[in-house]
Amino acid sequence: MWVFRRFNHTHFPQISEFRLLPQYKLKCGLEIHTQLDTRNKLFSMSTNDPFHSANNPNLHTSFFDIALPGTQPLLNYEAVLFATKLAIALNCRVNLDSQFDRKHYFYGDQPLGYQITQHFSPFASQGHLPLYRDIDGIAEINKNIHVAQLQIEQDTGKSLYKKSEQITLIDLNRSGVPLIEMVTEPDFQDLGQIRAFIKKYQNLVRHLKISTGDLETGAIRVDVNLSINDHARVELKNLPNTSSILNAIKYEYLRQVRIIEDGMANKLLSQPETRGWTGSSTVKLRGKETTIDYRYMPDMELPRIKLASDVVETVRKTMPPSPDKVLNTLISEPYRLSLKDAKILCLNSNGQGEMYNHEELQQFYLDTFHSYAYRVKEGIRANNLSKLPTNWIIHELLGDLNKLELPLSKITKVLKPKIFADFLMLIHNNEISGASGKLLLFHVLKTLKETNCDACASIDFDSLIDEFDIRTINQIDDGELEEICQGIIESIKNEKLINDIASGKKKNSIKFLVGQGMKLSQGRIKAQDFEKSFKKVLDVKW
Ligand SMILES: Nc1ncnc2c1ncn2[C@@H]1O[C@H](COP(=O)(O)OP(=O)(O)OP(=O)(O)O)[C@@H](O)[C@H]1O
Ligand SMILES: [Mg+2]
Ligand SMILES: [Mg+2]
Repeated sequence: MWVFRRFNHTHFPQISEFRLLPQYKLKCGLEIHTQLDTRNKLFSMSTNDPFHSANNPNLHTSFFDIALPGTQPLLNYEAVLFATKLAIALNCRVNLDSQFDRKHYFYGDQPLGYQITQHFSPFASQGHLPLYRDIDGIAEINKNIHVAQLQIEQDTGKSLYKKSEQITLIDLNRSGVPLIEMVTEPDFQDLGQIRAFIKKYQNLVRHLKISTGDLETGAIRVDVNLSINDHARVELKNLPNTSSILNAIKYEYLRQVRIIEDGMANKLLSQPETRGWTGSSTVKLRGKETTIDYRYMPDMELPRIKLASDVVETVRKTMPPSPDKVLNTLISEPYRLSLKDAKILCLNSNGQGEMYNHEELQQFYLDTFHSYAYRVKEGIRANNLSKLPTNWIIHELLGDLNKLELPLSKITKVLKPKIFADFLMLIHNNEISGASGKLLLFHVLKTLKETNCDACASIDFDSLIDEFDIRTINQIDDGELEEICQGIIESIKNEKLINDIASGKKKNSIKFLVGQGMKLSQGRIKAQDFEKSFKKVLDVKW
């Protein structure tokens, strides 16, 4: 008979205030399925576009994709190339002689009656992806996540359940789309590592241009395997996004801890089981008793994938440097960017929208930096060299483009890095003040937008600052400046304040006077010159 036991653990954490309990060690491994962005499907010439064709079910289907008898698979080598790139990026050992196997199970969106995957001899194995505290935000200084294996396989179609009509609709646009299943070792010990790994992996596949890397569209799907204190592992499926992944782990951890505390582990945690995520709890999908026997067998219709011994090295040479390497370059000499700024140039972030992609931004930054650095006179310390490019590209320019809803790619044809470097030189040489520079840059970008970024236009910042009469006055006659300051002091009509500044009672308020001067001169006269002159006029002794 079942006895319902009440739990009265005093400090039992809830999901909202989740923390790991030291006596209950979490152990997690991930299985990540990634859709490859090849032009065609894995074994047919159908277009590989499962996401955009969602409104046109069964549009991209060949006879093979719908499993018409007599049709045979033909391997798409682009998928093999993409898999090789991922294997290299994950530091795997590429198997020069791998093979396809059939994994049998019956389902409506799986018309062959089996999935073609790699079971006995996968494409790559024994890899690792390092995580770092600095770069990835994990709690430890670094942590290596080992990759057990990578296998190439085909995706299934999609089932759409129409409950009211009691029918299931089948869309085979996704059937046969190439996937890579990447399996990690159970190396994860906390949520921070899992979050960091998924983000890093997602960025990696985008960087390699082998997948869109989106969780929302299902281009990346993550299954989590979790166990506590060496009890049986539970596999969690149907986790559509990062927050579901993390919440499902929290829920499942707490559920298992309760079972152990209640002395029920022998009964409930002795056999592996598969659970799904409802959005608020995990539910059992199947246990040991209903484990599917997939009857794996080699696929006789597909020859083994035999790679020449130099293939790996040849592919490696075509690959871009890893994201970690690019980040490290940007935070070192001569750029010396902060990690935060370097990440903006290296990573896809959700906030950037349609305004730029990080690759074109990185290119624009580097080209501008080099053009500017080349012209800056000797003597400037290297860590100052990136100050202007960083402030004016990463902060000012991106902000303006967002405000104007103007994509970076549209302006760089006219506002070339060399011209942007001209602009930086004007600020560097104090030809214009920062405040005027901001207004000028915005004006130029706005004009570009209004003229639809006419490629014939050329931008000459030097003439523009004359046209708008905003060139800084570097050498102003002392007497003339003192007269201006005197005028400001009189116009303020606040004798007490002026006396307090002069006596040193309100030293800081001199900034207010300087501000008035800057406003009056529209930033053309330098703040330091104003301060000096005000002090002289007020006969300041402090
Ligand atoms: N004790 C454990 N605790 C948590 N995770 C574990 C444990 N042992 C293994 N795992 C993880 O379970 C996963 C096993 O995945 P794998 O693809 O090899 O097998 P599977 O899940 O049985 O097969 P399928 O692909 O059909 O789901 C790996 O991510 C591995 O790290
Ligand atoms: Mg698996
Ligand atoms: Mg699994």
